[in-house]
Amino acid sequence: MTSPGPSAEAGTAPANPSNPAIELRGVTKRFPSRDGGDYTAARDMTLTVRQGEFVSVVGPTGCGKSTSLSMISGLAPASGGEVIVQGVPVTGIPDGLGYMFQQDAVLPWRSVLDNVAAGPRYRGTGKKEARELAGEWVLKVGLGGFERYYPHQLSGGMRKRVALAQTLINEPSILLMDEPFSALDVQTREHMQDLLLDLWSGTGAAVVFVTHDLTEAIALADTVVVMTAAPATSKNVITVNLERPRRVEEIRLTESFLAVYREVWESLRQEVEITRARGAGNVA
Ligand SMILES: Nc1ncnc2c1ncn2[C@@H]1O[C@H](COP(=O)(O)OP(=O)(O)OP(=O)(O)O)[C@@H](O)[C@H]1O
Repeated sequence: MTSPGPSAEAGTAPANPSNPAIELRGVTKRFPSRDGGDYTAARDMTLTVRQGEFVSVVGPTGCGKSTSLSMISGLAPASGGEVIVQGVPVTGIPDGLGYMFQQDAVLPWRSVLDNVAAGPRYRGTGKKEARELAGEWVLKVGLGGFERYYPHQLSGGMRKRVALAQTLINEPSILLMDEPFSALDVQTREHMQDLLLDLWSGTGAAVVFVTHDLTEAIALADTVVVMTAAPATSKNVITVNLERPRRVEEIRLTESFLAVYREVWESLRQEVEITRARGAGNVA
């Protein structure tokens, strides 16, 4: 995990339940291109995420998924349109934001316990109290007994557990996840998905989870947003009517799951084909 900076770890956002957690209204993002012009990464994008909703975002490679998260996080200001988090236009990193990337931000020179305690410590919690809290989170992510280990002594899956604890200890009300489990093997990934669902359940946090893995997208989410080929815009919003609690390994074999999978893939396929025809990649 990482967050865009320690200030993104504050977990005290005053969530007004009548506001959507996240809204993108007609958002555009342009970057300077190498030829001195502009490259449009997102165009007229609309997205609404309710408090407590888990939204997965899928789209062809390079379409602008990460850029969308960057705009929500305030790291990359939108070039046009409105980005609103908990009723407030985004002008910097919103309070209560947690951010988890594919590459974690576990610090190699800190023990598991101290890595997890970092967020509370940064926010001024005393060392003893932060470590006690971190100890609880280490247990919650299944790393009891590894508190004094250093990251190089852990497997990739264990490091990911540390990263998850590092993020969730801050009790984010908005959780942005950018392909957080994609480097893991399939079995470890499914464990992490189940763990994430267990820990997220009941927190009320709004999650935006970017992934290329449609099974992961559907298994986790209440809603899957399919994005177009670049520049990204929301093409389809598909509701996942699958009961919770879920076990990823089991749910992905059910007929209802497969029906959603077909719907998502049908929507995505055309965008992937456009992207491939442009020679931008082979990833769905
Ligand atoms: N800071 C930046 N400056 C210039 N161009 C950028 C910047 N960030 C992103 N882009 C461009 O915007 C486009 C969208 O990138 P983005 O990373 O959002 O896509 P993505 O859908 O997340 O990609 P992937 O599926 O491969 O992870 C890409 O062409 C990328 O090169």
